[in-house]
Amino acid sequence: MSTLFEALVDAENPLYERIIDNLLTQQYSIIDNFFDAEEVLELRQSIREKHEEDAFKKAAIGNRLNETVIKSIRGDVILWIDEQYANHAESLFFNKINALISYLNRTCFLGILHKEFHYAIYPKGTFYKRHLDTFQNDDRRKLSFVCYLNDEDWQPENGGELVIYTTENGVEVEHKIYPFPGRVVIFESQVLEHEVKPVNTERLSITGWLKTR
Ligand SMILES: O=C(O)CCC(=O)C(=O)O
Ligand SMILES: [Fe+2]
Repeated sequence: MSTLFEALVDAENPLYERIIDNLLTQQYSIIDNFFDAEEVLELRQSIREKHEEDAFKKAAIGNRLNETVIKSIRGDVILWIDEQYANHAESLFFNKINALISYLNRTCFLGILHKEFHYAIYPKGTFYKRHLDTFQNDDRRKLSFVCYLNDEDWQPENGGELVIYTTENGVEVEHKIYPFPGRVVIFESQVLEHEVKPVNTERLSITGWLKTR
């Protein structure tokens, strides 16, 4: 007879199953309300507090051995989040991420062993030109993860859409994704090129990668 614990571990999670299905069929998944309004509010307060402390750095292109800030490619400022020193909001965030990772590892044998996440702020007028997340000579990045922390009343006119490029029947297709609060986008880091369109209003997010090895 299985224990309650085993029954819970074995249970299928419909949300995670949808993410897996999306990733298998289209290499990306959009999940609205992955974080609820209260969680987004707490995370938004956290990103704003840290920004006020002046903890953010201009984002660089390339890994830490090869850091060159190239404003013509990306204009956001970032702050890496250390899970060891997570505040309340960040702990909520990592609890959800860790639950997803363990589900993916258990059901898809993805072998995610590491993760890295940073806050990102795109000031008005900034963007991130089309790129692949593995250009930073880091082929351990398997899945890219973005979570938007914008205000509840975020409007499409604010710009800052994430555009993901796929190829369907040999034709390139653009998928325009608005950065609505609580929305999460997950996509295959090594496969899908994407960009952040110019923002007209400060744009807030957490971006991260689930990595192998
Ligand atoms: O914020 C987004 O929508 C995507 C950010 C991104 O592509 C990156 O940081 O590599
Ligand atoms: Fe990216």
